Amino acid sequence: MDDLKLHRSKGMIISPEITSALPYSEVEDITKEILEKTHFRPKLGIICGSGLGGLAESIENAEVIDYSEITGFPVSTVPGHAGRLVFGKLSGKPVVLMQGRAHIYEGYPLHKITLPVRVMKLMGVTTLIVTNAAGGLNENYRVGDIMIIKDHINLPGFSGVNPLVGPNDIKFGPRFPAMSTAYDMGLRQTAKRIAKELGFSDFVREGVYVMLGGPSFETVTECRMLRMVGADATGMSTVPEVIIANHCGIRIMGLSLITNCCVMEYDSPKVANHKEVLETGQMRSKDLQKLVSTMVKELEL
Ligand SMILES: O=P(O)(O)O[C@H]1O[C@H](CO)[C@@H](O)[C@H]1O
Ligand code: HPA
Repeated sequence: MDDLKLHRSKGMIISPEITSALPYSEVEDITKEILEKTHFRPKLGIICGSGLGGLAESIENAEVIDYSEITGFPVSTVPGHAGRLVFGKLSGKPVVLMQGRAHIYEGYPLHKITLPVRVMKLMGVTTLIVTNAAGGLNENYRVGDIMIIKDHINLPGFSGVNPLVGPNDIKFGPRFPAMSTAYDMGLRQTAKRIAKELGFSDFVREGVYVMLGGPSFETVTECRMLRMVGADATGMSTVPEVIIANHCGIRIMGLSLITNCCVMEYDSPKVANHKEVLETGQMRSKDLQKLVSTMVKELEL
């Protein structure tokens, strides 16, 4: 008996939020709908964070579909997130790239935010490169640093906010997926070696990403607390996508661009703002493109 039937047979009340997570067959239909619009059959997926959509510039023979044209896809409402699915070739390999994502603070439920990842899985994607803009908590980080994510803290998850809440469909993955190896070690090693070869070592780091719900930026005390528990950078995305990707067996690499340094001192006149986030994205855009495209050239998919 599948999880949903089991829930019902026990007379459990399932909230509309939980039941509205799309069943496998509907994710299959959406995947089919998209694949009818492109001849590309990508094994690599890329998600672009705030201001990082420039990664799409490296894609050859691009075929573009607006999220608004795809059944069930969340439409991006935040500046710096174009809201387009881009198919094409990167370093000779077929890819699907999300130019922008959706976030909890836009009002979307987690299953909708992460639907594109399940669609990627059914398209045949085996590796996902997920990027974001993040505030630096680590005192050694500078604006413009690129952080290879080695682990995350799912802070919303501490209160039960997890994209896997609800009946589990084993066709996607197990009820209790491990997360301790979510960020593939081999991919991280390759990224570090390539960063060295490209002369990027001065600004490429490795660290821990913590997700908060947003949209308000963190207070000074929140930043201090997050640093104390081992986080190097903070943002409002990525973790739900990584949980869903890892659940269905996709290999993951995460990159955070440190777009601002978090305010760690009380009464500092500095404040975080989205304009600075987008400007830093512009500044480091070419280096990020170079790092990702060089990596993709080497990837066995
Ligand atoms: O995580 P991405 O989508 O890169 O965006 C980051 O930038 C926005 C804040 O400036 C927030 O949405 C934060 O999560
Ligand atoms: N905090 C949270 N999210 C962010 C930040 C930040 O400082 N910078 C970019 N995204």
